Amino acid sequence: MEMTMTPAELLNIESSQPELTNEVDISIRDLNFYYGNNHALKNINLEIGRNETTAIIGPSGCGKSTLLRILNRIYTLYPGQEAKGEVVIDNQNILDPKVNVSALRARVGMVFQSPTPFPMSIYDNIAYGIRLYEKPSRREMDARVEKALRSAALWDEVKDKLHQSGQSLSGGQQQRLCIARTIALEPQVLLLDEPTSALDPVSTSKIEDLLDTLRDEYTIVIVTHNMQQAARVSQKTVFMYLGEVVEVAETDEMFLRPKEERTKNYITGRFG
Ligand SMILES: Nc1ncnc2c1ncn2[C@@H]1O[C@H](COP(=O)(O)OP(=O)(O)OP(=O)(O)O)[C@@H](O)[C@H]1O
Repeated sequence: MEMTMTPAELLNIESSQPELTNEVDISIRDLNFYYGNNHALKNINLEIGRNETTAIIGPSGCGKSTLLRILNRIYTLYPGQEAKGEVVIDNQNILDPKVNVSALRARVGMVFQSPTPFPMSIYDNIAYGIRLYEKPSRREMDARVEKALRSAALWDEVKDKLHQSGQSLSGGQQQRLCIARTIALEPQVLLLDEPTSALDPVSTSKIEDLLDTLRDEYTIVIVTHNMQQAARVSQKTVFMYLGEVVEVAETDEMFLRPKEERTKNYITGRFG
């Protein structure tokens, strides 16, 4: 059947995106990544804007998660994985082996696909990470825990049970706890790898609303399989295919007028 609707119509998107700041927070230059002999990312050049949400989309296996995992160097936990090129944050190439990885991970926080609260209380899920970097007084810690839970839109639901296990919460609450745990370290960048794929629609919409409020304070990069979600939460979209960045555009533009044939085919559902 011939496709007559535009991609934006198919995805039910309206042109209502806010203005972008155009300030660059992360510059990725000539980045290549290898899993042993597997050349998974090829010559990536990309600028990620400050205080905006960038969505990374593309078919399974195109390298979305790989790209995200480079931004806080989590790949260095695994032998045989190697990145070449530059990822510059605040004039520093974070791929430089001299960079303190632990400090980098506080600055560039990550939330994973499945909620992974620590096997400890709701309070300690937040306090644990803070204690790794700082030694606040009890009162200061209480305030930090409350602030993080409020920012993650979870405080009202947990304020009377802070000492219950984090694992006793619902999946959606657990994922907001993981977001709270990450932002409690006051990062500059928040990375999210398909953060709602294990959640029901109500929890998903709470997380999407939350991302909208967090954008004022953080630079957010989200990997998602869900194009409606990319359209709802991001201001810029990156389309990847077979380890390459095919197209980068303001999200409206990407869905209204994709320039590349491969992007158009993907967002209209012809492959993926
Ligand atoms: N640990 C690994 N060892 C070897 N190859 C890997 C490893 N992890 C990923 N790859 C390969 O690297 C490429 C990119 O994978 P990646 O997980 O980044 O893709 P993705 O776009 O996030 O996929 P998905 O949407 O399915 O999660 C794929 O070809 C994949 O097979």
